[in-house]
Amino acid sequence: MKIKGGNVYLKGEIEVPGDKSISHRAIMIGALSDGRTEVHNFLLGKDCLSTVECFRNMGVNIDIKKNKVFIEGPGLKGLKEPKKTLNVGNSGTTIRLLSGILAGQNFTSYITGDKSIQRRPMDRIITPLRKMGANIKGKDDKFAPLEIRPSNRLKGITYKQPVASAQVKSCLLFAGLYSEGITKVIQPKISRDHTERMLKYFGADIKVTGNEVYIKSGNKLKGKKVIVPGDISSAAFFMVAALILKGSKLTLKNVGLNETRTGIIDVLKAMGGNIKISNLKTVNNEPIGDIHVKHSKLKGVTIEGDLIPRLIDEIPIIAVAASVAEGTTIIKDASELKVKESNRIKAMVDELTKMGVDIEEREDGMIIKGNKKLNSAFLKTYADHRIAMSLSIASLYADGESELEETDSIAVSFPNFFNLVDKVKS
Ligand SMILES: O=C(O)C1=C[C@@H](OP(=O)(O)O)[C@@H](O)[C@H](O)C1
Ligand SMILES: C=C(OP(=O)(O)O)C(=O)O
Repeated sequence: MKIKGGNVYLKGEIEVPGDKSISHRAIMIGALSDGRTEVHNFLLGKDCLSTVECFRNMGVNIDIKKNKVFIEGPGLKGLKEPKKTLNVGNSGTTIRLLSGILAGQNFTSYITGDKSIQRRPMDRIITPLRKMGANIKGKDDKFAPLEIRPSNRLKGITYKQPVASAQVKSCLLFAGLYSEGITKVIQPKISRDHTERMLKYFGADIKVTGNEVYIKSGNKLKGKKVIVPGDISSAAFFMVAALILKGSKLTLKNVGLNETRTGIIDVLKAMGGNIKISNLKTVNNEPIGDIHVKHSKLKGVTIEGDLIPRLIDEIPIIAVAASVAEGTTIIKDASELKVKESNRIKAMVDELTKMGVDIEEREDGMIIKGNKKLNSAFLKTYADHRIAMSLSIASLYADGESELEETDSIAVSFPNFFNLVDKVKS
């Protein structure tokens, strides 16, 4: 796709699609509940549709009408043996969370995904699930495809996570629904807590104190209505675009503002971004509100430590903001970026270098010396939705016409991305 940049700005009001993390969890928790779950503003991205397909293949009745989803929950013990290998496509969230559920079933299942999924580490779930008594195997004990056989009985463990990961935490909490005793997860840094919030909302016996989460089996889950907030990770592309494109003034309506996800707002404000929040409210245990963004002069910052899990998926677009900011931005403690859909550190360093940015790759992040100008270029996307969207925004800023190798990958998390860009672009 070709993108013309320079003299472009964004004006108006948009609503980004539903949150990907929350959409996945609504399907999974709805499918483990008794009775009907109704999901509004469900993200119709490929990743979440992969989750739907996996549960349909285990006999769960799921009906999709526009962006509303109706799940006839068969209860905690109601899943049926899948007739074929479950396929998660490109979705790390699906494979890791689902494995925790499958570890507790009395049937055998096989799960795989696309090329990128087969390269992503699965030992991070295999190791703790085995400690709980699960019968799980992976390729070389590290990768998908995974094979999960019934085990005699899972038992709750205390697991100290070596790296902050909401996917691993959620996997273990789901397995905890099927385990004897208490399952306790200790987080080195607090990661997104949508699973904890939604399990509680559906009636699970779950407690959070500081960075520790406890779950006890025994409670039934009851079907509920879930309204999915707009995805702050999708809103991030528009926030950065509005900040860097001169003359922009944009409102993003009904965006999820859960503290475990708002690191992007904290960082962009620290960079000097004019960002205001209004209409704050709570919807099914999740805070939401409207975000107002105006073009601003940005300056470099350091991003590290506890902030990293609160903005992990936003680092590629933060790199774009840093590229046009004044001064140096340092991003560290972010080596998790190397095991996402692509190696997101290397991808952003290589592509922004082509656009003329002074950017250096580090083992756990990058150092970016901001420069007002970006050149147009031919850009690779690594079949990674977040790289493709970040480079699309960089291309809107750059002088001249850039070309992106592909943009189909964007459909995994934000199918109407370009429609919304066109809606507010002048
Ligand atoms: O739990 C989730 O929904 C997610 C957790 C994060 O991954 P990790 O748990 O691997 O950090 C994030 O990068 C991913 O996009 C979605
Ligand atoms: C890392 C991501 O997703 P997942 O791990 O579910 O593939 C993402 O959406 O940026």
